Amino acid sequence: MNRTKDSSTSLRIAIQKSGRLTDKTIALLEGIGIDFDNYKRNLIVKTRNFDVELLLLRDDDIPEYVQDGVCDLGFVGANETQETGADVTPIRDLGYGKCRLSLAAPKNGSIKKPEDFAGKKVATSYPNLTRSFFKERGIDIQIIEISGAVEIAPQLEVADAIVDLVSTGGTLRANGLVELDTILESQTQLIRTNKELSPGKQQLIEKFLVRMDGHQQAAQSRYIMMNAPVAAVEKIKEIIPSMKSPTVMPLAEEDMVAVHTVIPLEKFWSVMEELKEAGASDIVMLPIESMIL
Ligand SMILES: Nc1ncnc2c1ncn2[C@@H]1O[C@H](COP(=O)(O)OP(=O)(O)OP(=O)(O)O)[C@@H](O)[C@H]1O
Ligand SMILES: O=P(O)(O)OC[C@H]1O[C@H](OP(=O)(O)OP(=O)(O)O)[C@H](O)[C@@H]1O
Ligand SMILES: [Mg+2]
Repeated sequence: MNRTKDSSTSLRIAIQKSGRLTDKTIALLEGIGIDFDNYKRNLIVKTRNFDVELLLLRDDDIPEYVQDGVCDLGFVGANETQETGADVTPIRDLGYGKCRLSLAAPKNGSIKKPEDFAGKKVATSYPNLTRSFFKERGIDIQIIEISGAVEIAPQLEVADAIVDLVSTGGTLRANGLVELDTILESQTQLIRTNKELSPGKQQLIEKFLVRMDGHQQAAQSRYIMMNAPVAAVEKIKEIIPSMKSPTVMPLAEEDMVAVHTVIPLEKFWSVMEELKEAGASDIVMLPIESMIL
């Protein structure tokens, strides 16, 4: 594969070419200012303003490309990384692509718990994780490896039960299956090769992470502005879980100030009521484009 940039310096990042993770991963990269050519048609996509090129792959293949150092970083689900047992290091949990790898069996059948799987045929696309789950429990099963549409295996009598990914549970219900236990809670992770990297690449990874962390933090934070009597400022400072002390600016109206700060989104509504009680008014919440911590 010809490298489109000097691979000793530019970072090569693997992302899913087309599937559940693609849009969120592309949005994250665009959110940290990485512009690139149309990614829909190409397998390698050059970026214009950051020393990175993207490799678009099937998600199953990403852990091994990163393990082998063909890519330095990869965006992939923990389910795929753990199924392959790839020698890589997850360095960020990204909060999207959430799902779980679970045991399931026919709703009205005799299999109700892991022990009931003994001696049974189990259909799955995740043989390694399935095998180790039952081996750890001393339960002997027969694995039937299927690459997709695993949920129909019991009704076709190809298997007695399954291990497959679940997020809403809709596919299980549609196929008369009930979820019995969870092997792994998964989400998309940023994984890093364990191969030795040049100092230049290590610095690029640090720079990439600063941008990514800032973008993630901004998405989970809001900028708030309010007016308040000077006498209420100390109480307001106690209420707001601010990263650092808020900005306080005098207003034309005597003994009134404007208070600006950044707070975590999930705290906004509880904090707003307390701020009102403390005497704040005209409280406005704004999204944050990005932050550098
Ligand atoms: N309900 C779900 N089913 C499957 N994967 C899910 C689900 N929810 C989240 N994910 C995550 O999305 C990842 C990609 O799922 P997708 O269905 O796009 O994979 P795929 O069909 O194997 O695609 P590819 O062609 O890239 O191999 C999964 O590995 C998992 O980490
Ligand atoms: O709990 P749910 O929300 O129903 O999601 C679970 C289903 O989604 C995935 O299949 P997908 O639709 O990705 O098709 P695939 O198996 O071909 O990847 C997975 O293999 C399950 O079948
Ligand atoms: Mg796949």
